[in-house]
Amino acid sequence: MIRCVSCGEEYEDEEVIYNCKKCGSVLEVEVEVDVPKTTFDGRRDNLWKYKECLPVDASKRVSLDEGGTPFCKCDKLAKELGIDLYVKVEGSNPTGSFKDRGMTIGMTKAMMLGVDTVGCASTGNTSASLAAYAARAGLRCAVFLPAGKVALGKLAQAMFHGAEVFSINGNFDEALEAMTQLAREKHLYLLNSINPFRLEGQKTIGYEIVHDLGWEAPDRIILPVGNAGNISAIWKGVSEFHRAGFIDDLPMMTGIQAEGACPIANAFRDKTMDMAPVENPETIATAIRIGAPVSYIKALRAIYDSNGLAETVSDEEILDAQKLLARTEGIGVEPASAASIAGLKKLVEQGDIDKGERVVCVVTGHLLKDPNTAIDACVDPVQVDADIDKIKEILLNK
Ligand SMILES: N[C@@H](CCOP(=O)(O)O)C(=O)O
Repeated sequence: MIRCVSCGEEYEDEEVIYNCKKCGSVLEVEVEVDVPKTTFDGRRDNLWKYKECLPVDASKRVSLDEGGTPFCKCDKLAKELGIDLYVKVEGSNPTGSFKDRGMTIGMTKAMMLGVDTVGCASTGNTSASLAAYAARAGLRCAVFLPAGKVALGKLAQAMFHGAEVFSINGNFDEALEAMTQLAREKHLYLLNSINPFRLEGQKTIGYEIVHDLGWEAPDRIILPVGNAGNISAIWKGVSEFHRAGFIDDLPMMTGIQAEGACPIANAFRDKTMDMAPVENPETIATAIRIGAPVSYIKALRAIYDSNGLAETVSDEEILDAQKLLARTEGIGVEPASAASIAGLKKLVEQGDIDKGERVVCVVTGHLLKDPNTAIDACVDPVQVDADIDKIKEILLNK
């Protein structure tokens, strides 16, 4: 059953629908977990190990073995910050971002519905993932990207997997509006996170975090917020396992946005559910360069209901955090992902995070998604002849 999160109107799972027909709000798929947690024992470590909790037919899955991503204890950073820190590395998914979790469920649903074309608007990662899963499923795929604002690695992926790529003269929000119109007219099946089945895949990040912690919730989960589907999805996942009795507590959901694209942090600051879109979003973290997140209602609810927080970080703080994580803990992430680390640092410094808290930062995409930003942040390699004396002279005299 699909349910409107605002008015509660219900729809059949088979209905292709993106917004409530009664009130226009966003939708979610109703799932009650009714298996014991031992059901998941001994299974292959991908997200399909939770297949009883996923609202699609697992025997028809379109999968690239997504999920089961690294959960790294980060003691050096933790010591510096005076907390207990884990990083959930979503860049280790097949196309290098958490979107693959959503796409395996979304694409499986597309096959169950018998559609022939799928589409999305994207700041990059969604399109890379959709293109790969569409190729695997053998479906036609169209993607709309904001012209000149997509990191090189992501653009290469979308094109190389054979998507029909449109460079839209406009920002992501405008591209999504156009793509959604096509989907409403039934020209294609929309696989952005407004599709509630996409988020059913992403909720497994929440499942894995509490499972990895030995069926305990962390005090806090911190993640970047762009179109706002992921924070809602992770909250849905941990809430489902809480209702099932697998965990006793719930984490405080904490969303981080870039200063130039922060409609949710603004709404949180004003303690309101009424989000005012940001007209011209801008940030180096292109993955979260979004002014009108479609899942803002779900995201703000997750934050308020969990007693969580929303905060902003500057581009400079993002780039510093990206380097810090790479050089202190060896974890390479794209700029948007580093927003969670930058936000953690800022919240600790402000005293909003208590000493000793157990925090999980979700880092959403791999470093190589945005190679240009990574290279620009480094000094040029040392140019030298293949002459051992010359090499020694430089290397040993430092
Ligand atoms: N950062 C996203 C923006 C679209 O988000 P979605 O979760 O609604 O698909 C991207 O990678 O395109």
